[in-house]
Amino acid sequence: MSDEWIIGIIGGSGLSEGLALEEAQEIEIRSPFGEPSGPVTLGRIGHVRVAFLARHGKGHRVPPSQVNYRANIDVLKRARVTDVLALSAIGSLREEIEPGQFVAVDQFIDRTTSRENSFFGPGCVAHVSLADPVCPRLAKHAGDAAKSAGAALHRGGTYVAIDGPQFSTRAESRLYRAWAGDVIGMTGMPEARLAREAELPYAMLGMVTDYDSFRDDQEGVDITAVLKVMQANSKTAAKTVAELCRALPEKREPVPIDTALEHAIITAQDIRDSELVAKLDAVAGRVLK
Ligand SMILES: CSC[C@H]1O[C@H](OP(=O)(O)O)[C@H](O)[C@@H]1O
Ligand SMILES: Nc1ncnc2[nH]cnc12
Repeated sequence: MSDEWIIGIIGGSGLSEGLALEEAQEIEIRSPFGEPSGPVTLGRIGHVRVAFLARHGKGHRVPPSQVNYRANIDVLKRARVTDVLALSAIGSLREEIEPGQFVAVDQFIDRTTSRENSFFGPGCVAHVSLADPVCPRLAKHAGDAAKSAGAALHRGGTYVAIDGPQFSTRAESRLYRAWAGDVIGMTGMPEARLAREAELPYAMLGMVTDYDSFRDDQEGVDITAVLKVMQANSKTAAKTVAELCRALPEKREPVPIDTALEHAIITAQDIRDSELVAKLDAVAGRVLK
């Protein structure tokens, strides 16, 4: 593996119109897992190569449960991305995590249903560890960058992933607090799972837009207010990415996640499904060769 950084940025609702990249070039990358959310913009910020993908497509066309998370991760892998930073608009489940602040998420509770959540399947079974779904090195760099960009940052936080597109009921919001959830969103899963299967170190910076629905003294989540907070934060999000690239060391040292699939595929070699194995060329080519 080369020692060059290629940072994949998955831009969420707060960063759907892209980033100012040097030598920017938009390319369509095809995936055997279907249609990604849109083209990938390749470019550079200083010494770091960047590949940007808008999670909901340009103009926010794709709802959270229809995002093709597999295709998105697959095309980033095909773009030779080494690490993925996801940006996400999130609700807060804690008084002290306030709208306008950023959270470097480090854990997930997955409440999503019927989303394709693995690249593997019949004929090629794999089990990767997801105990620590976020890459601590990338999360540290991303958190530092958010602070340099002027954000008030919480390091660590458990993200509850729901299907949406509706926001939660008050009872659900209180339940997630009782489960020790700190923030809530609709897209962190299965994105983080799939990044791990693709041996991509993944971190998520959440931008808090609202207090979800747990407070008796507040109305439910109001999308107009959410969009307002999001717009106010989009410059900080873009600046965070620029600060991240500026501060990354010249050379990328390997991390254990780079080899997450090393012993994960347990289907005997001679009975593997050749069609599925062919589709896995980018995600798992390193171990399937
Ligand atoms: C616009 S609020 C709801 C919407 O925002 C978040 O998207 P993303 O994670 O891509 O920033 C949330 O998960 C919902 O999809
Ligand atoms: N309260 C909330 N619930 C789910 N996703 C969100 N994205 C932003 N705010 C949210």
